[in-house]
Amino acid sequence: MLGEKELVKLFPEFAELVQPSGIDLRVDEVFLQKGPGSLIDNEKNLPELEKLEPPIYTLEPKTAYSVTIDRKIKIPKGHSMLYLPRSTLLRSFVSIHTAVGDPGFYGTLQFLLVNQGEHPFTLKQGERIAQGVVFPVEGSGEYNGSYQEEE
Ligand SMILES: O=c1ccn([C@H]2C[C@H](O)[C@@H](COP(=O)(O)OP(=O)(O)OP(=O)(O)O)O2)c(=O)[nH]1
Repeated sequence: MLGEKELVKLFPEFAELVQPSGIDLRVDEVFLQKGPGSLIDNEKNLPELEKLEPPIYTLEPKTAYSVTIDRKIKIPKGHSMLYLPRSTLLRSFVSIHTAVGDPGFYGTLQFLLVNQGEHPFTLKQGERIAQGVVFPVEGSGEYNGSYQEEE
C-alpha cells in the first residue's frame, strides 16, 4: 500500500486530501434510482437516475443512493485503488459499496450508498465519505472500459 509521500506525487489534484495511507474522497452528487436496469450478455443498461437537490441530502431508511465523488481522478498506470467507507458512516448505519479502481482509469467515481438504519441520515455535499487506498500492480494493463472519460 502506498503512503502519503508517494500519494502526493501520484495524485497532485488530491494533494489536500492525502492521508497517511490513503486519499479522502468527498461526496458530490447524490441520485435516486428512477428506472430499471439490466446486464445481459455483457450489454449494460444502467438505471435512469434522479439527482437530489444539494447541498443537504436526506438519506431515507432502507434506501439506496448512487453517489459521485468530487473531482475526476486519474489512477496512474501500474496502480490499483480500493475504496473503503469512512467509519463514521458505518457507526451511523450507512454503508458504502465499492469496486476496484483500475490502472489508467480517468473519470468520476460512483459508489452505492445505503442507509441501512431505521432513521434518516443527513449528509452534506462535500463531506468525506470514503478513503481510497492505492497498491502497485505488477505487470498490469490499462483500463479502457465504458466508464473511461476523455482527459
Ligand atoms: O466503486 C467503484 C470502483 C471503481 N469505479 C471506477 C474505476 C474503475 O476503473 C471503473 C470501472 O470499474 P469496473 O471495471 O469495476 O467496471 P465494469 O462494470 O467492469 O466496467 P467495464 O465493463 O467498462 O470495465 O469505475 C467506480 O466508479 N466505482
